[in-house]
Amino acid sequence: MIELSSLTVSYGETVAVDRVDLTVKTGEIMALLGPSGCGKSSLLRGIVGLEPSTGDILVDGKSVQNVPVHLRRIGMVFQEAQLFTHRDVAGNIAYGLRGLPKKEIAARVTELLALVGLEGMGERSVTTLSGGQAQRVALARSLAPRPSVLLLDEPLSALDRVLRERLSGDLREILKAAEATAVYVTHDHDEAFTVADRVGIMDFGKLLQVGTPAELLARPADSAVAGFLGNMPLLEGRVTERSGDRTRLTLPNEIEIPGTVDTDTVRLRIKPLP
Ligand SMILES: Nc1ncnc2c1ncn2[C@@H]1O[C@H](COP(=O)(O)OP(=O)(O)OP(=O)(O)O)[C@@H](O)[C@H]1O
Repeated sequence: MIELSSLTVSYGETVAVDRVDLTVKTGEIMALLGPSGCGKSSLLRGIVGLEPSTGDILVDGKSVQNVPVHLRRIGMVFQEAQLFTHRDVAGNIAYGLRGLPKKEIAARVTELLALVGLEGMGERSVTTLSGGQAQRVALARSLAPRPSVLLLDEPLSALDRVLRERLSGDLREILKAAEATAVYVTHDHDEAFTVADRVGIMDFGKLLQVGTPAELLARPADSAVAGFLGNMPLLEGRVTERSGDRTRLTLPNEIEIPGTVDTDTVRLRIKPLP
């Protein structure tokens, strides 16, 4: 669990993160969503200790404000995988496990390769990996030492749209399987809603509202949140039948959608929110 109380990060006169209070429960994935420059990266950098901050940061109930970066038990995944090119895939994943018995390291690396879907690729040179594979390795490397909290700073934003959509679903499964407590920063609604259990909306350094995707869409706290989420209509379906991997729903007959439509028929893509 991670608890932030009145966390503030400033660069001289610029207040990048303004008295943020936030609790992320053990095993929960929290996405922070907001426009460029709203302070998302600064918040993560403050939590991990790469930027000085005021206020408090509790990890599993203990303050880490005066704990050095490498002892906070907080992992971080960045936009670019930033792998060590002189080490192979396994060597990268094992990086945070130095000092453990060799057998234990090998077992953990095998376990993580399977978790991120790269079985058997331990001996590959990281320079031969695709962007998506490299991010899987970066994720495995961060998860290896079993951090109490994992911070992810736009980990998919360097990838193309199709890959990003596919990987965001995989990422949720991987984080859930690892039972990770995670804070996931993005400016992409779809990604936030696919990956996270709850989403926090940030603007101008402030955390405006936190809720499940359905809560935020149904009851935005103010016009800033509503504006940022966009005018997305919410369809509430009632489950009437479950069979195998299909679910049958009854939907309301009439909904209103934003924009104008020139045709008599419209196709909508429907994806359930968590
Ligand atoms: N090293 C720095 N020195 C001075 N100001 C900074 C520094 N880093 C960020 N800022 C300022 O702090 C504010 C928040 O920036 P931050 O990078 O945290 O936002 P962000 O939401 O992560 O944006 P993006 O999605 O574009 O990375 C901005 O006004 C930015 O100009």
